[in-house]
Amino acid sequence: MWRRCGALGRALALRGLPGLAPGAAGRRTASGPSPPARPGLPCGTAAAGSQLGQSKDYALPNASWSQDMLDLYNRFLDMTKDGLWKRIPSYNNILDHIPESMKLTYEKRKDTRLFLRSIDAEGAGFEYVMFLNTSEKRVVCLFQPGSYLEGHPGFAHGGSIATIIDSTIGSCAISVAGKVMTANLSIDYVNPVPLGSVVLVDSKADKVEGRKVFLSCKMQSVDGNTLHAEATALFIQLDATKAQKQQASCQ
Ligand SMILES: CCCCC/C=C\C/C=C\C/C=C\C/C=C\CCCC(=O)SCCNC(=O)CCNC(=O)[C@H](O)C(C)(C)COP(=O)(O)OP(=O)(O)OC[C@H]1O[C@@H](n2cnc3c(N)ncnc32)[C@H](O)[C@@H]1OP(=O)(O)O
Repeated sequence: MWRRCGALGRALALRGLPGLAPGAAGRRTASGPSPPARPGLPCGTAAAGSQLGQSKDYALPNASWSQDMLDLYNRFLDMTKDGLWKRIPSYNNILDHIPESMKLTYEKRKDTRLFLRSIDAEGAGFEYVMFLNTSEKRVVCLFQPGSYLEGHPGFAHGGSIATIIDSTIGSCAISVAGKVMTANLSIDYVNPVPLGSVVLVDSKADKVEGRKVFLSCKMQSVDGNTLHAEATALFIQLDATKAQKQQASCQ
C-alpha cells in the first residue's frame, strides 16, 4: 500500500539531472521560479520576494541550504514542469496561506507567527519546502533541520519532527478537505535525524470518510536507505459553525 517514498528518494538520487553537466553537483545553484534579479542576490532566493512588497516566501533556496537540499529542490522543480506537482509557497503568517475563498473574517495580527517560521536565522530552524501532487493526494516536504531544533546532541528534537510531519500531513489534508484540524497524530520514531541532514517527508491522504481525513506519512533519508519515522493521522474537517465559534473565542 505504501507509496514508495524510498523508491522516490532512490529514484531521485539515481536519476540524472537534466541540463546539469557532469561534475556540476558541487555547485550551489537553484532553478526557478525567478523573481526579477537584484544585484548581489541570486534569482529565486527567499530575500528576492520581499522587494516586491509581498510577504516573503521562505520556501526558496537560501545560503544555508545544503547541496543535498538544493539538488532535491531542483529535481522537484523539474517535476513541476508538467503541472502534476506544485511548489507550495511558505510565509510566516498562516493567513497568507489561506485562499480568500476559505478565509472567515480573521484579522491579520502582527504579533503572531507560524510556528515553523519563528526562527529568523537562516538554517537555524525549520528549512523546508513542500510540493503538492493533487491527483495523488500527496505532499512531499524536503526538510533540513537546523541547530536550534536540537534534542539529543547532534540530532533533531522529536517535537520538531512531529511539527514538520504534522505540517506536511496537514497541508495534504488542507489540499483535500479545506479547513481541517489535527485530531490524532501517531508517530513511530525509527532512527534519529542528524541536524543539518536532509530528509524527505512523504505524506498521502489514504481515505476520506465524511469529515474525517485519514493520512499516512514516512520520513526517510534522501537515498531512501534510512527510515527515520512513520506516522498516521486523522484530520477533521471543521464544520462551519464550530469554525466561527473558535474564531470568535480567540479574538
Ligand atoms: C491548495 C493547497 C494548499 C495546501 C497547503 C496550504 C498551506 C500550508 C501552510 C502552512 C503549512 C503549515 C501548517 C500546515 C497546516 C496544518 C498543520 C497544523 C495543524 C494543527 O496544528 S491543528 C492544532 C492541533 N489540533 C487541535 O487543536 C484540535 C483540537 N480538537 C478540536 O478542535 C476538535 O476535537 C476537532 C475539530 C478535531 C473535532 O471536533 P468536531 O466537533 O468538529 O468533531 P467531532 O468531535 O464531532 O468529531 C467528528 C468525528 O471525528 C471523530 N473524532 C474526533 N476526534 C477524534 C480522535 N482524536 N480520534 C478518533 N476519532 C475522532 C469523532 O468520533 C466523530 O466521528 P463520528 O462522526 O464517526 O462520530
